[in-house]
Amino acid sequence: NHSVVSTDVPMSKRSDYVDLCRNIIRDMDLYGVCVLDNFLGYERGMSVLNEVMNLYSMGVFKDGELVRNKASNNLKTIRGDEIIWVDGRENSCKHIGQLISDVDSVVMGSNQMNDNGKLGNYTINGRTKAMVACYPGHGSHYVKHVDNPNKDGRCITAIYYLNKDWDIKENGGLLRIFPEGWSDQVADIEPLFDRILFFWSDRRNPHEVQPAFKTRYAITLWYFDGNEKEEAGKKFHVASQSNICCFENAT
Ligand SMILES: O=C(O)CCC(=O)Nc1cc2ccccc2cn1
Ligand SMILES: [Mn+2]
Repeated sequence: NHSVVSTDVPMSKRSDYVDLCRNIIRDMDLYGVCVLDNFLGYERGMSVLNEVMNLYSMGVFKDGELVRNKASNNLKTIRGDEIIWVDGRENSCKHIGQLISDVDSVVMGSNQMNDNGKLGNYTINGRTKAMVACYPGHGSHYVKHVDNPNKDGRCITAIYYLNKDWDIKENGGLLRIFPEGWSDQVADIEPLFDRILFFWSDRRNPHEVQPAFKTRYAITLWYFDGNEKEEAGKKFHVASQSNICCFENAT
């Protein structure tokens, strides 16, 4: 039941733009997690999926890093994902680029729109490039982790899912978030086509990807809080500056 979304209207001009932003603000303030379905609409979602599948078929994805498993002291994959960083201006990534600017619109819109002018009291002034990820589907998973455990500046994780006809029982690949403070509650998010998910990147949201048995695609953006990022810059060199973009006229 895809909402009919006219494809050529820029996000910030869409009639439901304000509602989307209010939706994000409310859910992020209440739960620290927000899920929106039918984010781009069917056609544009399919255009993004086709670009991702073309990239994958070109074999340009790299394995997520391997980490030594202390317990059994052997090299164990804790991440089954294969990734590629995309800034959206590449020739073969036009639609991914459009997705990125639409996510920027709702994140920046929500950051300005809140009554006290901030989303979660952050001043978002930049983001990473888009990390396009594929779980090849032979039980590949991602162990429970926190995206930003040590204040590196990232405040919001935005994940856009591209998986059509996904049957969670057959295909697995569930994203399970363990929101801090909700002792026995978990947030189970299916990686469904044209679904976008936002959550606070810090210790409030440990999460895992359960083993996937079908190819599972997702595009992730991390948004920076200007103050935390500046503090981090003083403490330690942020790993790879190459995948970081700053908004030109950041307020
Ligand atoms: O695909 C999903 O549902 C989420 C997967 C996920 O958590 N990916 C992920 C990927 C990461 C890559 C580099 C550094 C930190 C990272 C943290 N999380
Ligand atoms: Mn993560």
